[in-house]
Amino acid sequence: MAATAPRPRTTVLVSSDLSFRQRVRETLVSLRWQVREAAGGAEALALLDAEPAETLIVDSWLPDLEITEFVADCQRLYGEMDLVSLGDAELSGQTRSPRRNEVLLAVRRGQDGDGAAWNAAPVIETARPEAAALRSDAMPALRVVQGVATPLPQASLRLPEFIGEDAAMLEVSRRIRLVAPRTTPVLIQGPTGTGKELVARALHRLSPRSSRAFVVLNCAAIPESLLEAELFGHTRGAFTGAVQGRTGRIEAAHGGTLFLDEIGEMPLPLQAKLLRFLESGELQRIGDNEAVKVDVRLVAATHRPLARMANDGTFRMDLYHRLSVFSIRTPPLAGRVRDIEELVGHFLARLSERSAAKSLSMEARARLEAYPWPGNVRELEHVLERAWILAEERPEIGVSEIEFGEEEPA
Ligand SMILES: Nc1ncnc2c1ncn2[C@@H]1O[C@H](COP(=O)(O)OP(=O)(O)OP(=O)(O)O)[C@@H](O)[C@H]1O
Repeated sequence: MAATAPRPRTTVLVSSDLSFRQRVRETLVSLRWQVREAAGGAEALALLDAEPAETLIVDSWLPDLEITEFVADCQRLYGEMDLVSLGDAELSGQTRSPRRNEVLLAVRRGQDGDGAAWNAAPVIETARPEAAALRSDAMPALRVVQGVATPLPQASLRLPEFIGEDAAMLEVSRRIRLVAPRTTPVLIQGPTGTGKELVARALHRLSPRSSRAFVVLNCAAIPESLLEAELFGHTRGAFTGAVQGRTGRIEAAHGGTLFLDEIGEMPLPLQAKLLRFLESGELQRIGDNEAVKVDVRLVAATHRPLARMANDGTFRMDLYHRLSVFSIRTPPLAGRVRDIEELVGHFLARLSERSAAKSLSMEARARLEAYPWPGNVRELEHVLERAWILAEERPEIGVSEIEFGEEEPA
């Protein structure tokens, strides 16, 4: 009777060091492992989200996430997964199993120098993987890892720059983590001051493009007549006043991320040109016949109802579809009472970095919680800064120091 081949072991290998990954992978693949690789924590989370793995091998630092936060997230979300961390000196003394032995062997072979924690422990060269698989049941201290771990609620995936436990806010972090490693365009929608730019920056920070440029263009801040030149660049003499040639923002973002804020304000003719660029990946500077290939990841934001505008014909429907392949909505602050509390703590802590700490009186807190916050988080930040100044040297901010921007003095 023919023996059934053992199921290959699966791992996600996380390290920003490409050659280290290649060496580790080589050994593991020779031991019949299935290896998926990630250059950073966000990419690893996206891989695990798509398909969990039995083992996670993670380097001692990550280019995008705090290692302790990443490890804690993984432990909470994928409790069954065996986590092997290169930064954990304790590991050398941990329980061995055929599977761990194979990982240790691969990691040792992957390291060019010595001196890593791994070398402190003897690595037993494993027998054929089939034999190891047969023996794995007999390892008492090893959690038997079969089947797929059930992910816990995504709450633990909150990104560090986003304050707030509201479900809509947690969904923002979850979506950022999922889409950041890809090149998919992202449309961020939400009222003013809700953190749309913060989202765009987080998408860039967690992407493989994080070491390249993050270029911002606010479409509402530049006169219509100059917007095209700003975006696409121009040659010398391309139009009156163009005394010098200039690279546009799209080209400036080559290899990185282009953030088009207030995209809803972009004039229709320019929308057509942007769409052409998105479809071809090529642009022409104004006054130039030559096409230039540019690789950018586009992130756009708006506080306007873009879908409705596309239906009304005030925004191009085809561009809307192109931009909104993946969309993220930042929620208004009104109604997120618990988030207000946490945000207040966050901003007061930040203000106290420059002077003695202050707290808020109960009445002042109640006033903040009852306010509708039309300017959202940005407005809260400003109200607290104003109150901080008005409180002078007093350690407690009182209700009389809480002034909302719109209020006229009585
Ligand atoms: N969830 C949050 N946690 C912490 N800070 C936040 C959060 N949301 C927004 N902020 C802060 O509020 C301020 C405004 O955020 P941001 O500029 O990203 O908003 P926006 O939606 O892009 O605004 P606008 O539409 O007016 O351009 C920034 O200082 C940002 O750091």
